[in-house]
Amino acid sequence: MPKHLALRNGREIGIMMPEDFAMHGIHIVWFKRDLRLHDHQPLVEAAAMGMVLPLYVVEPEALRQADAAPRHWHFVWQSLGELDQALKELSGSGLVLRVGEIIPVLAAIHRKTSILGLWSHQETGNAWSYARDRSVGIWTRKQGIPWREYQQNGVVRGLKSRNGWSTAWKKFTSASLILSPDNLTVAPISSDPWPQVQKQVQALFNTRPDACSKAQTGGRREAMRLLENFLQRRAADYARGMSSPLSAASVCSRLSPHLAYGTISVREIINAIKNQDLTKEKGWARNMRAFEARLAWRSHFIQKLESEPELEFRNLHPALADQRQHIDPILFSAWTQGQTGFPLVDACMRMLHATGWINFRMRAMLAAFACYHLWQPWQAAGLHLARLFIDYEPGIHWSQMQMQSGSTGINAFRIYNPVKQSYEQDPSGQFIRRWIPELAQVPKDWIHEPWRMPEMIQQTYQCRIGVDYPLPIVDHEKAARIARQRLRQAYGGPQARAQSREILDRHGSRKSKARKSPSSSQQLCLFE
Ligand SMILES: Cc1cc2nc3c(=O)[nH]c(=O)nc-3n(C[C@H](O)[C@H](O)[C@H](O)COP(=O)(O)OP(=O)(O)OC[C@H]3O[C@@H](n4cnc5c(N)ncnc54)[C@H](O)[C@@H]3O)c2cc1C
Repeated sequence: MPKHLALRNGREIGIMMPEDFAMHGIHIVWFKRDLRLHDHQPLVEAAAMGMVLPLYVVEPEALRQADAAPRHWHFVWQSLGELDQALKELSGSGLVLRVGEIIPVLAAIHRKTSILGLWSHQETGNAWSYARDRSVGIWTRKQGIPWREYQQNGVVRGLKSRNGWSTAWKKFTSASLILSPDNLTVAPISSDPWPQVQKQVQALFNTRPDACSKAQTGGRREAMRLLENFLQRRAADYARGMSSPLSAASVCSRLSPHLAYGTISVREIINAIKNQDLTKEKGWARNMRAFEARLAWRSHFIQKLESEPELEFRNLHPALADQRQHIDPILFSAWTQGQTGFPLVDACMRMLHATGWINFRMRAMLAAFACYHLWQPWQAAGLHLARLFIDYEPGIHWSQMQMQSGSTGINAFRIYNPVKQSYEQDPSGQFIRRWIPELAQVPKDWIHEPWRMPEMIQQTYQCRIGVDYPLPIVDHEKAARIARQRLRQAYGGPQARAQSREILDRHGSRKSKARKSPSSSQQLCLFE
């Protein structure tokens, strides 16, 4: 198999005739968050077995989940387009799109032709995709269809202990890359028409407007372009420039949505780092180490959700479980709309609305402001951010939301001072002015605390505080003080400390365990 050969792009490829297809059955490669042909083990393994159906299923239930957003789909759609093109170049046939829930879609294909195997990468997704995968497991077992799932992030399914995790991750990410198959025999099964799929998705999202006018572009080409120009020049200022929202957008790799949807694999990036000449300029080795460390954190955080899927909803540590349960509609809405009266917080939120990306420190500040200063539930704040981040990756996202809201019991509490951050990260106010047009005329001396502007100056610069731009919705120093007291009270006792130790054993990086103990008062060192 296959018996017939043809020439395509100067290469000999196998052609299945309809009679072969009916006789032998097919292997489905189920693309999910791995929209590439390179370093794609399920594809290569399936291709070696026989006729392949490259399938992407647009699942309406997935798009109805509270964490789904049109901007995610937009990125996926562009990436699917390139994947389709790449498949056509490889095999002459493109990607098969189907709209529907996965089991009925697979069942319909199975009725027409025998599915001999289902091949995919393991996914560590939200609660919905976790339940979906369990149902697929049950269905494939019942049908006698082997479902082979492969690691793609160095995340270990069914992990018993965190000991040795880091060594296993290094081994996984430094292994040789898996080349895309030389040829692929694609089953002659037609796709749902692409324009119709797009229309159906748009209809599903009809009620959720999403103004992301400056979204990152999806697709493998863009991922490779970003990696290349990051490793050629942009990374030179990585460690120094990653914290400020002024510089971060250009000095960070911006690969996060590509990693989230798998247009590039983490192993491809680690490989590219290894090929770097670390002496090529001063500081380059340090920048590469910082970058590689973050790629390891990525998997470290995804591993937490893989091992404990409930952390999407439930506090890792029970100490604060009965607090922050209700949303204050006024405070919450001000935060979501970038109308808190704290210029840096609002500028970050508005940038997120418009672009779908912001750097790590500003994400942490936004989360901390919602969960400490405004004392809002991290779950609600997290959902809002998940819909805004194009790179929404459930494992990183929910672990970070727990961490930045003080819900893990194993991390230092970081109550970012929004005014201090503003002076430090955007000294001249350039970033704030860019995203808050109401403050565009306000000079440097007042931009970080515009509520201090005397009335006459407000008139001069045409910005009346409380009218054109809001007064601060909380007294930030007082709010931080109250949050600190609550944290001390909740985590202070011996029982809470014992629970922290147990969580650290389950989820903590072994390095941090050696460095600090959760029982030390260091945990209550509260950030500025
Ligand atoms: C509350 C909160 C929520 C977050 N949610 C997400 C999310 O949904 N998806 C997401 O990809 N990142 C998330 N992050 C982590 C981080 O902010 C982004 O990964 C980073 O800003 C992406 O930009 P970049 O690709 O240019 O990063 P770079 O600095 O170039 O880093 C390279 C890659 O490393 C990983 N990475 C970087 N920083 C971290 C980190 N602190 N923790 C884990 N992985 C990291 C990402 O995959 C990133 O693409 C979140 C952080 C916070 C504080």
